[in-house]
Amino acid sequence: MAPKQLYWSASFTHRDANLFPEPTKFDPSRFDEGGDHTLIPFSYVSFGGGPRMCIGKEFAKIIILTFLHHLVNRFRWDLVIPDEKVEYDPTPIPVKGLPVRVLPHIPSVP
Ligand code: HEM
Repeated sequence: MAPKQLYWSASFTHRDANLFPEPTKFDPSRFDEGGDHTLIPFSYVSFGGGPRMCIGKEFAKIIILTFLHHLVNRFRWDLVIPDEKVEYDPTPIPVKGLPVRVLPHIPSVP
């Protein structure tokens, strides 16, 4: 008899409406600490969990936060293909590589 295999995917857990109501809605408040939303342990697992959890988690979050801060404040950016298809293998991969058009903000006149 062939051995049974169990396959688990973080991205499917993250889109489980039992864990995250309206999972595709952009709602950063769902991660607020002390609010109405209490995250169930091991439900948000982008960096894994337990003793082998990603050692670069906090470093990666600071780098991403800094990058997004500059991208949002200094540039205007548009998706080149707004309705680009995303495939899951098992992580989400935009089929065309998610090209964006980045333009500097026009400086405001004092
Ligand atoms: C967005 C960025 C990142 C994501 C999503 C990510 C995600 C992950 C995940 C899912 C694991 C496996 C955890 C587990 O098995 O439970 C892992 C392990 C690991 N990550 Fe990251 N990671 C990121 C950035 C980084 C950075 C910047 C570093 C180093 C500077 C790093 C170093 C490591 C190492 C060394 C492990 C192996 C830990 C071990 O096996 O004990 N990662 N990461």
